[in-house]
Amino acid sequence: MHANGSFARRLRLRRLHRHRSGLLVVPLDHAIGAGPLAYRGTLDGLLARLTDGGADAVVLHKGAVRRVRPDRFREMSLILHLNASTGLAADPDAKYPVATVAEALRLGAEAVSVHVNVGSRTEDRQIAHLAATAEQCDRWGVPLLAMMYLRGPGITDGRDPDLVAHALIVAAELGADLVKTALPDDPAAIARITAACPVPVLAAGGEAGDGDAALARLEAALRAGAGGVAAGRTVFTADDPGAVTGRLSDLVHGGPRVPVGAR
Ligand SMILES: O=C(CO)COP(=O)(O)O
Ligand SMILES: N[C@@H](CC=O)C(=O)O
Repeated sequence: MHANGSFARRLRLRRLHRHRSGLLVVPLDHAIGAGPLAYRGTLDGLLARLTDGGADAVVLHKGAVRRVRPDRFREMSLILHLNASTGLAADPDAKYPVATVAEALRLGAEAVSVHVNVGSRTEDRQIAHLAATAEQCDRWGVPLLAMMYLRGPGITDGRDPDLVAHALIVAAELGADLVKTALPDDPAAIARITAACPVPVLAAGGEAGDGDAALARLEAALRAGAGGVAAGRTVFTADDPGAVTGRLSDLVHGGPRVPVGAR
């Protein structure tokens, strides 16, 4: 955790790490890119399952915040996502800003996140947006999660260990407190990547539908040095998102959960 950040930033990071261990984040920012998310029931109901399961935080876009009850955030933090693109765009890898740190604070968010496609045609603008966001985060004491992905015309393997390590250090150099990425499968490569990154690395969940295999992969990533998990589709496409969250919580937070009401 940041040793020399402002009091506000350290306070918010401490609240995020409420389990005093790794972080379990559930990103729910997919709809702008891919269309309506496929889960049962309402967004508010899904958040209830996630908080019962032990998630530390969810990532939402600003409009989605209107459809959930503040009660959902008694035991879970809100991370506001600040950029987007649609899969229908001429260049779906070109992320652009859709919200600001000030909006995140007005909405009660604990942290913000920015997605950067390293290797894309508009990498320069996306990295500049990450850097500008880091400046705003410093100003207001807000933790910054950088979602760093290798996507673009020259990228043939988005999980190439050297490329992943490079993308992560870009985020850390510019002031991210946490990074999320798609890690390779090889534990030795994950160990090198996480050792080379000065901030905690959250392992992304990846494609929907591989259930137990996804959990085994995420467990291996944690053993190899990941500081937590940021799993979206693995969780919200499951038949029982609360149960998957609970299993992930056991992996990330180490051991069976204490029921929320008993804490
Ligand atoms: O980047 C993502 C969400 O922000 C993708 O997350 P998942 O791969 O876990 O669905
Ligand atoms: N952060 C992701 C959203 C879901 O996949 C992206 O923008 O691609």
